[in-house]
Amino acid sequence: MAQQVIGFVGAGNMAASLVGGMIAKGIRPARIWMSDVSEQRLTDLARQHRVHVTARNEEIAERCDVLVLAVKPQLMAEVCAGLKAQFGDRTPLIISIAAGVTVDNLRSWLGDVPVIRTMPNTPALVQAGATGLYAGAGVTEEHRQLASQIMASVGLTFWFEQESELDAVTAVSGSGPAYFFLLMEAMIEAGEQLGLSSHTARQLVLQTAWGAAQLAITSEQAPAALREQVTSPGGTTAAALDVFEKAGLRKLVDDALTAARDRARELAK
Ligand SMILES: NC(=O)c1ccc[n+]([C@@H]2O[C@H](COP(=O)([O-])OP(=O)(O)OC[C@H]3O[C@@H](n4cnc5c(N)ncnc54)[C@H](O)[C@@H]3O)[C@@H](O)[C@H]2O)c1
Ligand code: PRO
Repeated sequence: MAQQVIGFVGAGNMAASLVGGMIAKGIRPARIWMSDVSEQRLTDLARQHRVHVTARNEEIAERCDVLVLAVKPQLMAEVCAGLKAQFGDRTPLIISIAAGVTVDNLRSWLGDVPVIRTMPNTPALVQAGATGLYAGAGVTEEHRQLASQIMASVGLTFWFEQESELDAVTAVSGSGPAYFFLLMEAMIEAGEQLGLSSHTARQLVLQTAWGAAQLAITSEQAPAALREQVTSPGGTTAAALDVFEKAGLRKLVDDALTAARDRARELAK
């Protein structure tokens, strides 16, 4: 990757996941700046990652070639107004990670700058992220490559031609880790109810989740076929899956992802 200076505006959970993953992948901390309103957060991140930190977003706008906007969607308009004032003649590349904030929104607040809208997820911290990207007006091939390199340093990248597709990406992979964590929580609690120690239940559940994901990723077979291989007719897995199916798990998952997609659309308004 070229030696551009990369600044994160908002140093919360997602920004920290991206930065942790980027540094683990070999990007020098000296090339990374982070700003936040929380001094404590900045102190912790500077100590942990040796990145530059500042409580002034304007400093990020002044110093950085690439600005990764990582504040909550509801704060984005106000934060962008403060950044725009510092650009002068410069047109830094803007990479937004905010759910539901459109390229048009961002360009109306920031002016005529190249904007790439993305949707990463928190497994970026362990270089196992998945990021959807969409290039807005004014984005060059070089900008695309730069955004790809940043996001590919923390996992898989997928470019989309339609911006609306990012709302579906948000519902599937942006929010997705939380769905799997919820299932892990529920399985650990159920294991404890069945008499396992909390430590053992946790270890068994996490190893099983990791193993199932590894198997599904490396196998040429579809998840449905892999599920069938676990399920002996009339056996224990069939007994459990029958409970899930009768309770309408598939419809529940469909409804949940639709609610996430709809919320992403609402945030854009
Ligand atoms: N957490 C995820 O899994 C995830 C995944 C994909 C995208 N996102 C997007 O990332 C963005 C951040 O989400 P998060 O989960 O990291 O939230 P977060 O609350 O952990 O982080 C937001 C950070 O912004 C800081 N902040 C608040 N006001 C600020 C200001 N005026 N200037 C600078 N910093 C300010 C907060 O102190 C906080 O540290 C959101 O737009 C969200 O849609 C999050
Ligand atoms: N976290 C953000 C949210 O919950 C966006 C995807 C994951 O809104």
